[in-house]
Amino acid sequence: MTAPEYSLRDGNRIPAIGLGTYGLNEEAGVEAIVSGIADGYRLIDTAYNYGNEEVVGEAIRRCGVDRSDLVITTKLPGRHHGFDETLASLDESRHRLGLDWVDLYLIHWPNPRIDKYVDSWRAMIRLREKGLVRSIGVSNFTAEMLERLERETSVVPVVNQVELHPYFPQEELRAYHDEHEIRTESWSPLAKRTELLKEPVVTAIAAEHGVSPAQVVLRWHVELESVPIPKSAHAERRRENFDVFSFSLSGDEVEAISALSRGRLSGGDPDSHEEF
Ligand SMILES: NC(=O)C1=CN([C@@H]2O[C@H](COP(=O)(O)OP(=O)(O)OC[C@H]3O[C@@H](n4cnc5c(N)ncnc54)[C@H](OP(=O)(O)O)[C@@H]3O)[C@@H](O)[C@H]2O)C=CC1
Ligand SMILES: O=C(O)C(=O)[C@@H](O)[C@H](O)C(=O)CO
Repeated sequence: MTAPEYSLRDGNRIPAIGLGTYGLNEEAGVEAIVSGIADGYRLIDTAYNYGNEEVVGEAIRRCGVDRSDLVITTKLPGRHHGFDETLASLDESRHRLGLDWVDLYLIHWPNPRIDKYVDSWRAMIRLREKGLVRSIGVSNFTAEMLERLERETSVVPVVNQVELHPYFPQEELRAYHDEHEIRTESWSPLAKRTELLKEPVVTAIAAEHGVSPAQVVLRWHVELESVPIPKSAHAERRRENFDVFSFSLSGDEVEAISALSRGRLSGGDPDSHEEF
């Protein structure tokens, strides 16, 4: 079984859950991704900076699922911001992935101090026009940065992938995304397995539904209509994480989980973080 999908503002489609791959490396990483795809994941999230684009590419070749049924995301690193640098960086990523095209290409971090993300965005528009990427989006952008892209290029990202979990529900940014038809993606959706999965409100709702705490948290993302991309190196957990479409949470349950809000996990403020 595969996951339900959303339409993006450019007409392409994105599954309602994806597989994070940060830390999935070497042969074990290939096998983890192949097994994730066999279990239904179709959206795979990597980045130039994860150093595992070859691993993802090998998994794509081995998995036996049609390339056109997969949604492969990679991301532009901070040190490649700039128009020409962005074009060259995507070539490198495609080469390592072994792909003619990337489905979703994101600017990984805005790196506002060097202030070149608009130049990179113009290059991404060009890459989409050339058919080398199907959809273009960003990651870790604030509403002000999204406004600027629209003001200066008239092209709105289809996705903004941001830190999002019950400790950091991002209400304001999600409202901005909804107004501008930008799909939210949640990174570290399980809050990197911190104490979140032991929070009494999460464990009580899990017991009520007969599911695991991780499933409650991932279903919370689905109720918010944000696309979570949990990572697990373990097959059982990947299957558990994917299995969140046969139950739902009430509005009160969603609110109770959102009340865990307390802020970012650590660092990672888009206004100051400078990504390599
Ligand atoms: N755009 C960006 O700036 C960023 C993007 N990302 C993307 O988001 C993905 C996910 O984020 P990540 O930071 O990995 O954090 P997650 O919130 O996905 O948590 C991953 C951790 O949770 C554990 N885990 C996974 N499933 C379960 C489960 N069912 N029960 C208990 N523990 C579980 C994993 O352990 P184990 O593997 O041992 O199972 C791992 O330690 C990344 O892989 C990456 O693709 C992440 C950070 C920033
Ligand atoms: O994993 C990513 O996509 C990142 O951007 C990392 O920098 C992430 O923030 C992290 O976990 C750094 O340890």
